[in-house]
Amino acid sequence: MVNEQDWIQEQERLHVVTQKLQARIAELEPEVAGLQSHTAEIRRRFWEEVTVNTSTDEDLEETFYSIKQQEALLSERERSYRLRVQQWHNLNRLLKSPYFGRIDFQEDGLGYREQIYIGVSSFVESDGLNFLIYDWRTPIASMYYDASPGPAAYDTPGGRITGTMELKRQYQIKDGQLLNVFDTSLTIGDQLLQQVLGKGADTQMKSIVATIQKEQNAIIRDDTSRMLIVQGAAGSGKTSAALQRVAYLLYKHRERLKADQIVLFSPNPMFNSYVSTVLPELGEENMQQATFQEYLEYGLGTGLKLEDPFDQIEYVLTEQHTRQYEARLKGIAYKASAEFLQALKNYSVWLGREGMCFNSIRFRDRELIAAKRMEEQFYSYDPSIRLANRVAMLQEWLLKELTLLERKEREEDWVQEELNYLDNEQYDAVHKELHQERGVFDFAEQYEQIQEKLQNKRRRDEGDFDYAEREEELLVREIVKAQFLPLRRSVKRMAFIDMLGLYAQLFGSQDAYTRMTGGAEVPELWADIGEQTREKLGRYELFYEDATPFLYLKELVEGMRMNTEVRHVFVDEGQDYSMFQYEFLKKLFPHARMTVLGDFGQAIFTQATELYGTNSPLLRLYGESDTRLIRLVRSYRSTREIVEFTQALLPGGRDIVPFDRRGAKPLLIKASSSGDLVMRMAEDLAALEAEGYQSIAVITKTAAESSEAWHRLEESGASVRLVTKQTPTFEHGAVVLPAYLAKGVEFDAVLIYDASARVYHRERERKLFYTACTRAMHRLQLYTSGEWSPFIQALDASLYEVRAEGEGDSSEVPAEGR
Ligand SMILES: Nc1ncnc2c1ncn2[C@@H]1O[C@H](COP(=O)(O)OP(=O)(O)OP(=O)(O)O)[C@@H](O)[C@H]1O
Repeated sequence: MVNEQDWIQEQERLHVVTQKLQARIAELEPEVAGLQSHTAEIRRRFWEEVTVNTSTDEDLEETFYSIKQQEALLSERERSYRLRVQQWHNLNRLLKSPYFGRIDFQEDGLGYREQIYIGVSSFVESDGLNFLIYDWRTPIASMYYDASPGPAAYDTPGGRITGTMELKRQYQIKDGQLLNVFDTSLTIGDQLLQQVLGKGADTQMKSIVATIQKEQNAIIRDDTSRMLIVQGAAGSGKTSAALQRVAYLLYKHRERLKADQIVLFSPNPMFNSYVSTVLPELGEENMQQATFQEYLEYGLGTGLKLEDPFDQIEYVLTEQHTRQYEARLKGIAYKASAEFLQALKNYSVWLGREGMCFNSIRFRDRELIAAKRMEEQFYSYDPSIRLANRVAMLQEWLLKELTLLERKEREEDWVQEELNYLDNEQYDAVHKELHQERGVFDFAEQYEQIQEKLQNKRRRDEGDFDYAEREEELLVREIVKAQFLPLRRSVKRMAFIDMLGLYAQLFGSQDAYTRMTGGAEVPELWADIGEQTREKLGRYELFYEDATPFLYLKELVEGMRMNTEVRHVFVDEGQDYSMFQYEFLKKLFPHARMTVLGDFGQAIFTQATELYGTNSPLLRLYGESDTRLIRLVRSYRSTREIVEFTQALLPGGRDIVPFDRRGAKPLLIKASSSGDLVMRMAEDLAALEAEGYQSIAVITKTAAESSEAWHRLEESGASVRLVTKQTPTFEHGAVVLPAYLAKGVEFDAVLIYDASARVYHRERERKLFYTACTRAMHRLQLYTSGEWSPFIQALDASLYEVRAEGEGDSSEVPAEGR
């Protein structure tokens, strides 16, 4: 805390700034309301203000410019209205908490010391010169996050400014009231951070703008790397930094970057709602958010049933060790690899020469255009033309063929039969059309007559308008056209390409695969992998691991649908994406920079990618010189005791540095039976709630285990909600969910439903177990009614407390842990 005199001065300044904010809000209010009605008025009177005259070319031109002018005026007014409204919202936001930091800076060569107060947006005196508050994203404010009192510097577009930071101060202001003022010598002082981190978990993520740490600031303000990779321990603030980075980029490039040019790939749909309030809280619009699965579904269309990553992980976690299982795992690993991607590229080259698969176009049980004919046509094109371009040429050809066939089809018997069965509505429609046609015909007739008189010539001998004949002809045309429409549509959708066949063709014999893919090697158990894949495709289904390769092949054949608008792609939980998926994202967003955030310690999916270190294949995606790696090692989420426990679960976990917030040691609870376990857990849930913890998660390994836990807890009187992959949002209270759905989020207290050796023993389950335990902020409790998981047995007994059967808490070591 500061001394009394400083406190009084700060109180006074807050008072002054608050008054100025209020005055500006009052000033803006009528303007905001007035501008809105003015803009609405312009829109209403749009056509009154323009003179529409199309008599001559000059008049037409004048009308055109008059409309353009009116449009420009309207959009200028609307822009200015939007700006004012945004300003008004920002001022109201500031009113509650105008600033959170201050630095005093003496710039070299200048004779005075400037006080720089920092808040979520800027506030300038009416003269436009005196900054009462600086936006946290301004260049000068970067010193607040990066430097300590002493020599300091910041970069501006005009060059580097150096000087001395003479003071660094932090404020807590709530609802306009000054609660605390701290002077800090280090970067962002621990006191405020302690207070922020001591609070309870929320159903929505919070902005960390007031306490951004130096290493996080580097992530937020990086504006040069094509690829920014952040490897950070659980709870090290990766997601928080990513969202602040979005806000920073939107501010820095506000003239040319819009929120919808930024895409964030999230681990699951619930996560979308979890992070959705951070940017609006900072006065910015949300970026686009999607899960990769949503993207795949969009790209693949409706014809195929797609497995999701959660079903894949359920399979990996629950199935037994059979040959089938091993083959599937080998398949997952191979299909996620860069080698497979190269194999598919080579395959597309091979398809340029032979092997394309087409679907015949069938109509009323007849083959209209046979696949064989398409193949001949396709390979008759110049082979030097790209595959996708030749496909487009074939598409054109097919549409023309269909036009010819449609004409021919009008002679077929079935058309006459259909004609007899037409209902009144169809007749009416044709009548109407004929009347219109008749109108045109009559007009043409008159015209011809005049021409005849003028030129004193007999006109061509044309028959009268034969009404009945024309009617039938039109009807026939309509009938056939309607039936051909779906054929045309499917050609436009490229349904004539047998994508399933093309993909399945790959999974034949080893020799054939090697030949088609320019010599690619097959993984072990290839025959089984092939059989599984083909069998699944035969049911019009795709394994999750096949979805991206399938889509990639589709794009190679049909032409890549790129998104050239997007400028920034963020991938959260980036360790769970395969290299294949990264290559795909790079192609999909050719004009975007990429920010990947992840933690290899939490790599729970089989297709995981190492993000950090010289082995990371991700370094090569854009090339090392365009890639920057940042590592976050401080963990903010959990208490020191929980971090010490969880880091010991990972082989390389020693590098994680806990933030010094103290709490109870993780508690191991051994029950005498599974019934006893559920009873104790229900009691503990009630006790934790009574202690004031609002968000509590019972975390299980699988969805099936979640559902079982939920039923049993409900039976024993606990009030808990079951979270499944369909649950759209988080809510306060106690929930039961599988570990993979808890990714990226946090809870006040976490109860591991069954930490026994039966459930967590395979090495690949270690990271899942770690991920589950690292969701806890304040309390972590683990339960078993059997033998403890070997991951716990290997821990040093000083890292936890134990509560044995029928006992209260103690620090006794479990039998297996001694
Ligand atoms: N600089 C900070 N100031 C205050 N709180 C912070 C800061 N950095 C992180 N936190 C808090 O730490 C918690 C974890 O942050 P976040 O979820 O961003 O971490 P993460 O690295 O994405 O975690 P995980 O990998 O486990 O999903 C959040 O409650 C967040 O508010």
